[in-house]
Amino acid sequence: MGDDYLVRIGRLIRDARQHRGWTQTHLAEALGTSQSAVNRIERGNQNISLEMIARIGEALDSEIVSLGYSGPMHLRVVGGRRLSGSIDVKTSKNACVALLCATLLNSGRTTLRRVARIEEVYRILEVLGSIGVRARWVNGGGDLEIVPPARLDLDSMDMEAARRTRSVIMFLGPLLHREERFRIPYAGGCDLGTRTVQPHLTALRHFGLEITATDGVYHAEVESEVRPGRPIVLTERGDTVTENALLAAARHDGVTVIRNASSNYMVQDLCFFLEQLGVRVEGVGTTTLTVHGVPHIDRDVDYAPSEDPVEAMSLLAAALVTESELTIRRVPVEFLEIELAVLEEMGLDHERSPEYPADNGRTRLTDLTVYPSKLKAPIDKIHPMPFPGLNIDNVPFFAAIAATAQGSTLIHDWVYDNRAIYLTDLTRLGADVKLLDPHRVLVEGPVRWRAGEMMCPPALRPAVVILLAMMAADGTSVLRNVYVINRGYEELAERLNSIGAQIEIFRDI
Ligand SMILES: CC(=O)N[C@H]1[C@@H](OP(=O)(O)OP(=O)(O)OC[C@H]2O[C@@H](n3ccc(=O)[nH]c3=O)[C@H](O)[C@@H]2O)O[C@H](CO)[C@@H](O)[C@@H]1O
Ligand SMILES: C=C(OP(=O)(O)O)C(=O)O
Repeated sequence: MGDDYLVRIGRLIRDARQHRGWTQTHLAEALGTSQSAVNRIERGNQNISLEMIARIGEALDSEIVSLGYSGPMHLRVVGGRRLSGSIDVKTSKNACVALLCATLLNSGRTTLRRVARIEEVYRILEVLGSIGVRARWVNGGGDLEIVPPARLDLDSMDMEAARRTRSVIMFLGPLLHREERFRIPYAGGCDLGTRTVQPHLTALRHFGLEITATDGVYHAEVESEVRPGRPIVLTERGDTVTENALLAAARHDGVTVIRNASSNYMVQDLCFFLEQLGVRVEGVGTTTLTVHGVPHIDRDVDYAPSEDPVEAMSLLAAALVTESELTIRRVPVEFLEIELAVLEEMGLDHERSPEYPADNGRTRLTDLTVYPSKLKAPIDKIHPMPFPGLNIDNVPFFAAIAATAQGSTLIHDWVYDNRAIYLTDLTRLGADVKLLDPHRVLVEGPVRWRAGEMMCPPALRPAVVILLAMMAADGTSVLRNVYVINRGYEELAERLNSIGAQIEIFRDI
């Protein structure tokens, strides 16, 4: 069977590639490999892993080759192992998706450096590809090059991919400058209860955008004479609504003032990127942004989004719950300062290197070494606030950390309707987590973790929290259907294994 099997797979790959009208070089670039490697694979002269077949299937969008990848992915975790060594933080999901949407502002070529290879990015790339935007991975697969077409083909939009992310809502801001009439599906994302889009619609109405929603689709119409006559006051200090207002303001021929703006990390990355496009933004890092728009943007630009504070928090939590000494490199510390201050009060023992700039030249990074720490519960409740508060996406990690601490910790997740509820899944791994109401849980520590088998909760951060608890629990645990984790973390299992975890990936075929 051996060689024959490779030849048959090679033919399937060649057929799928030709069906897409791609050259071997084109496929090689998408995979971050060489043309000669693709040639060997297609001739059956190269041993090929299941993972590679899956990547080829994904790149070629081919059902036949993606067989074996289409089933859900699960994790088998052998817990109770200490982590050690060091690990780098990747770029953030939330900045990367905003920047991908922002490329729609530019007629020129955009190169984004070290874009996180995560499902959320793949979904937005699928949507962009379906409307005619050319995107390809370059420089060994680390960077993304994006070139929009002269005219977008919005009728061909991949609605299924679009529906799986909330980020597609950020198409509204750029598109209102390109089209008078268009439609996008209702925004998806994590299942965290109702997430309003009303603040987006209220903000974008200042630019003439009117939306009617029917049958799961937003129908947008733009009255191009309508222009913001006065400052836009956001009704919520949300991240994506601020980004949408910025994206709309970027190509408005004039000055737009946005008040009650989020100053969070992804918004800052977007502002730095807009500056590269020639759009001046005053007030970055504050809640009032003044945008000097440019009606036509046609520049070849190169931008390096910054590291993900939420991934940094995830790795910090991994070290704490497994009682490990671990160095987390490239931590965007200005977006983790409150978390660190709270953890220090709880007894966190850590060291920070001198700060250095991220590749965007603006964000401050540090290398953080975490030592096994004897933690006690905080005196006050843990609760999020818009930046510069404790990051909303970091709250769930405090549940796992609080479980290892002596005493009771109240966690008040006022933001999301469903998220605190998912934290009670930790009880199945031995933690004492009581749901006081849909927004508040009481965690009693210290825990004695035990292994378990469960489905991933349908929310990114609670899902990772469960994974971390499994890594701390002696014995073998199974976490099923981890798409939601892959939405926001690049090769998390492999990277955790590189610092001492034992996590095996397996799939249903
Ligand atoms: C792609 C992206 O960047 N996603 C992030 C972004 O989503 P995004 O900006 O889309 O978040 P939402 O607009 O859904 O806001 C989250 C929740 O907070 C509530 N809210 C928000 C601000 C406010 O001043 N008052 C208020 O009540 C909203 O009603 C909603 O229930 O921000 C969220 C909150 O930081 C993060 O969890 C997401 O990871
Ligand atoms: C809630 C999150 O993301 P999204 O806005 O993509 O659903 C998250 O990153 O935790």
